[in-house]
Amino acid sequence: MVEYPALLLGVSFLQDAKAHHRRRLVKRGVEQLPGETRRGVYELHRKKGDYVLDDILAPNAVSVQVTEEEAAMGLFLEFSRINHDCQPNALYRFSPKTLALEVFPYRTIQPGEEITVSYTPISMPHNQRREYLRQVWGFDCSCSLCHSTDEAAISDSDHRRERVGELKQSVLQASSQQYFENALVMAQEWLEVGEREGVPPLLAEYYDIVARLSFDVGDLQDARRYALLAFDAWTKFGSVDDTDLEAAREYLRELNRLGRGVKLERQGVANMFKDAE
Ligand SMILES: C[S@@+](CC[C@H](N)C(=O)[O-])C[C@H]1O[C@@H](n2cnc3c(N)ncnc32)[C@H](O)[C@@H]1O
Repeated sequence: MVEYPALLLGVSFLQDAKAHHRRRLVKRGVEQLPGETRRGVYELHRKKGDYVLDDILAPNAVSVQVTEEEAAMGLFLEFSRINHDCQPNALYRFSPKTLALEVFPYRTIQPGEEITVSYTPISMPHNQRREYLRQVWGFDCSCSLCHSTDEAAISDSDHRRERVGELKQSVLQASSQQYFENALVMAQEWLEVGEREGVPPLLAEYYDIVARLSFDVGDLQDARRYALLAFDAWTKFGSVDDTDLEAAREYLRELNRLGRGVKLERQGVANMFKDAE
């Protein structure tokens, strides 16, 4: 699912503007939307407070990073219908290039099954997550994990998520700290633990990382295999932002150029480039 924001409000504007000024400008913005979009915004009104648009934005606007420095709150009409679940079946990502919000399934979602996402970072532990949902989103989570009386299941889930967070962090740091061999082992564990918890990494991203790590340890064959998997996976997403797809295509091309006429077994990255020249 791909959609564009009905409204995108800079966080600095929301924080800095005086309340009456902010409300006036937001209202004026909404009044200028095309009729169908404007009606869609007002249809999100549930809780009756003093300010209709505040009531609409508070439980529905989602935080997105527009540039490295600029965060914004985006109101996406379809996305606003999606509930939170601590064991979600989908994840979302925002493209600062196209301003699209894309929802991807973690696994096959059956017809009639509700699509859910996590409103919290996935590695956040259970108690912290509940507190965050209360404080930031203003609701008590009613998902099945939160209703579970099985303490062991909740604690196992917390451990897996903590491990997923650690592994992801370590794997992403591997390139700068040069522990590629270990990172490949950790990447495999990241995938396994993530799958067991039902929150595997986005496969296109994962394949891309493993391709680059394989290259770094001098395994050109695996680098190409995973780069191809990454390229296929980005193609299947039908992403409206072609940045990742183009990067994957270019990386594959680079590996193919390197592969031609260069006999490589397992050797260091520096050697690989020297031999290829
Ligand atoms: C973005 S809206 C989701 C769609 C909304 N349920 C609707 O009917 O339009 C967010 C609001 O949905 C409710 N909600 C979402 N996930 C929930 C959950 N796991 N437990 C309880 N309420 C939830 C909360 O009231 C929250 O403020």
